[in-house]
Amino acid sequence: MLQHKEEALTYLSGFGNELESEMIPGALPVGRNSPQQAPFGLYVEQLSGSPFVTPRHLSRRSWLYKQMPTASHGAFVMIDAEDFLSESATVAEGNRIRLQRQPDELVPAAFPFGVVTLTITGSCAGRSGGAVHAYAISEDADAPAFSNADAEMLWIPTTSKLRCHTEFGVLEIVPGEIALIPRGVKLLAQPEKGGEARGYLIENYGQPFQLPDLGPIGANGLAAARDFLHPVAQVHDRRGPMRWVNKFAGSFWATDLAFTPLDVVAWRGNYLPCKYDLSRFMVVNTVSFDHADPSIFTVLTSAGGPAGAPNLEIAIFPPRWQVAEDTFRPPWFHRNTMSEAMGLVVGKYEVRSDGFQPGGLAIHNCMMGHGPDASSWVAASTRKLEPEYLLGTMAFVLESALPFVATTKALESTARQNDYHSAWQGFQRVTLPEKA
Ligand SMILES: O=C(O)Cc1cc(O)ccc1O
Ligand SMILES: [Fe+2]
Repeated sequence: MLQHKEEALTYLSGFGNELESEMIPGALPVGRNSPQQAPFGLYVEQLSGSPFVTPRHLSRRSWLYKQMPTASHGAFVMIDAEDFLSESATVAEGNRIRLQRQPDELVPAAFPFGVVTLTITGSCAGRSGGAVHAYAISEDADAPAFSNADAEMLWIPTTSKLRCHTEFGVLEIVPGEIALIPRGVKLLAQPEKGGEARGYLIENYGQPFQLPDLGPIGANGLAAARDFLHPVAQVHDRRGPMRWVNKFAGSFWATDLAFTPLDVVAWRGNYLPCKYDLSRFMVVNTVSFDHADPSIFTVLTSAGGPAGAPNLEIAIFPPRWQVAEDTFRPPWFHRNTMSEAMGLVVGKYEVRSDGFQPGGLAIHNCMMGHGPDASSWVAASTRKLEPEYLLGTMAFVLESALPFVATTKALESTARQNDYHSAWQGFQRVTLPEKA
């Protein structure tokens, strides 16, 4: 089972809610956003996450009350973030690809270093699709603040706690939890003291992730809005200068500030970072027969793919009861018009006997055949079907309307399984009955 250790941090709940928080009582103006003089002389700044005229239910913006305006900075200088990429130099592989674990070549460093991009789908410049990165963040007292103008960031830790001091306050996540940082929100991402934080970082270049519609499931189920937790206002306590790195149009730009940019004393709005404990996901599944489509496991969806398809969608495969009768219970063999990138947080994935460890990545692009490997198929086709609990596992699939293109670093990694196709060897061709 996933360990969930909650520290004494305060959070505000409710996905998409209009929330407010003040570190000092009285810091939020009452009844207006931008009074002639804000409390304590704070600088007032709007952070817009959607175009101004967006329909109300999709409109996202927050008001920040800051010690310094974001605009007050010197020139940015372009820096090299090495393997943190927004474009792949390779063409889309015609083969299924698997990294068995995080790339061995990944060197822990202060974020946004310590990142190796594994695959990119769509286009950063075109605001579609996203990227999957592996991160390994080491402790560094001089770690910079970071913001991402290119993407919303979804953090999925696999090893150790990650502390995100965002402009809106502090979020801490452990394996089994995820954090969502909206486009443009500054943060300092750090491991625990003396630790090293590892996991997946997903960039969403397109429209913000939303909770999926529930259709016939009704008004409740899957990921509940109440379980998404937002931080409370907290100015970062780093004294003295701090570097701020902004990712913009695929490049990294650094500027040195005299003070921390994580200086929001109060905020209100609905454009906010949040975290979610995946064990809170209410699993809905068959209680009769057949393996249901994985859309029942959708946690978050981003609209705006071609021809009505989602742009990106993330589904999880959590611990759950399996009760289907006369059914091949694991995922069937399939080919999908959506492209799939799979990761593993903890344990094993039910249809890959081995070779897929936490931190690894499997890419099954549009229409590429996949499903159970040979030994999983034999086991699941012959086992006695009793109600059973699938324990100690948490995998995810990121689906994209566009193919996932692996990076050179991923393709050349020693963590890559070059004969991944062999997972589906060993099947016997079906012999048909002789014609009468
Ligand atoms: O490929 C995978 O393992 C992910 C997946 C799981 C499932 O239950 C049904 C379809 C699917 O793509
Ligand atoms: Fe699949």
